[in-house]
This record gives sequence, structure tokens and C-alpha cells, in this order.
Amino acid sequence: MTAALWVRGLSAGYAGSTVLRGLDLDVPAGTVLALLGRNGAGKTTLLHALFGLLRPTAGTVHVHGADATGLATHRLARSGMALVPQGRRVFAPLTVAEHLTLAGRRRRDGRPGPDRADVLALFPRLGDRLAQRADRLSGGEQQMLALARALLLRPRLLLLDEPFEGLAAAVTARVAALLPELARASATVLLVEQRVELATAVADRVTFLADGKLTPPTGEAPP
Ligand SMILES: Nc1ncnc2c1ncn2[C@@H]1O[C@H](COP(=O)(O)OP(=O)(O)OP(=O)(O)O)[C@@H](O)[C@H]1O
Repeated sequence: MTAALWVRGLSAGYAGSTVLRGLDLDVPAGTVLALLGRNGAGKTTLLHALFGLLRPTAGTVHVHGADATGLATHRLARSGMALVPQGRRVFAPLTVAEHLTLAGRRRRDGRPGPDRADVLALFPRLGDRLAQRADRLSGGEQQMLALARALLLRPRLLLLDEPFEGLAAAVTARVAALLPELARASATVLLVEQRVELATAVADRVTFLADGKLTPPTGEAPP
């Protein structure tokens, strides 16, 4: 099976502290991999290094078979990678409807995936808030908007940093049920999630980040 993501020897960190230490990672296309780890283990650092927000100091990253080591975020986005960052980054002055329209315009046409009606069915609450500014939404509503926007981009590889934070149980269950379906149909998922039960329920495989590496290793799929 082709690897959506194939990483070897990845090292990254911040001035004076190395966080990732020669990390290997394989995410086969069409699957969900969940990444667990204690606070500060480096889960967000890994997603940032993969999405070009933090420059790795060593290692190789292949995305769907192509060398993507050191690529800038906009190039990775253009190649079909999307990140829903922790803490739901939405654009304060834009309304919910404007967010959805912008994401729909940037969408990679010809790719399968949800459209506006689908995301509003998944998050009916957003449908009631279309004219509202994003910064007036509750935390949970902002999280729904961040997820809706990412889904509308129709990524091939979706990086999710604790996407269930702030969501009510019923919404969490709906998104959790969607992820494996999405992975099979169009978007391989790398999910950072703190809750072991949720990670296990959603993912095909679960791995732990500790001491800058993954345990158990995620496999040896070729690039
Ligand atoms: N911008 C930064 N500058 C310096 N150090 C940072 C920065 N961001 C994170 N760190 C440090 O890097 C380490 C890994 O942080 P990271 O946020 O990746 O962990 P995490 O596993 O995502 O944690 P959490 O579960 O709390 O979100 C921590 O020691 C953190 O303090």
C-alpha cells in the first residue's frame, strides 16, 4: 500500500531544545493513525514540522511518494495537505458563511469530499450561525468551523491537532464516525488525541510519542 506519509529520521525543535529525535513515521493511504503522548511530548511540534511551520533539522519526509522535505506550507497545502491546529484558528472578522465560501473556493476541484451541505449536515449549529462573526462563536462552534473549513478543502492528507477539544459528546461522536469514512474515501488522517479510548475507537493504528520518537514504530511501508 502507498504511504500517504513516510518519515525517516526526523529531528526538530526550538532554540536550545531538541523535541523530535530521529523520528520514523508511516501512515498508509486510506487509514487513520492516532498519535498519543503526554503534555509536552512534541505532538504539536511534529504536526508543525510536517506542515512546514517548523523547519526540521534532519530527516526526510515523503508525501504520497514525493519528497516533501523542507517544503513551505503553501506548497504542502497545494499538494493536498491540511492542518486543523490546536486551539481552532479562525479569522475573527469573517462570518461563518464567509469562512465556508472561502474554503469552498480554495477547494481542490475534481477531488471527492464533502461540500457545504455535507458540512452543515455534520455541524447543524453552524447553519444557525451563518451570519455570525467567527470571534463571536463559542469555543466548540469555532472548533466546528475550523473542521468544516478543512473538510471543504478536500485534503488528501489531513492533520488534526486535538480536534475534539471543546466539542459536545454528540458532535464528537459524529466527527469520530466520519474520520475513518473520510480516510477510506479521500483523506488519510493523522490525529493527535489525548484520550486513549477515543483514539483507539477512531484509528486503524495508535502510536505514542515519547523521547522524541514513536513507540511502537508505525511500520516499514515503502515510500
Ligand atoms: N514555540 C516554542 N518555542 C520553544 N519551545 C516550544 C515551543 N512550542 C513548544 N515548545 C516546547 O516543545 C516541547 C513540545 O511541545 P508540543 O507543544 O509539541 O507538545 P505536545 O505533545 O503537543 O503537548 P500538549 O499535549 O500539551 O499540546 C515542550 O517542551 C514545549 O514547551
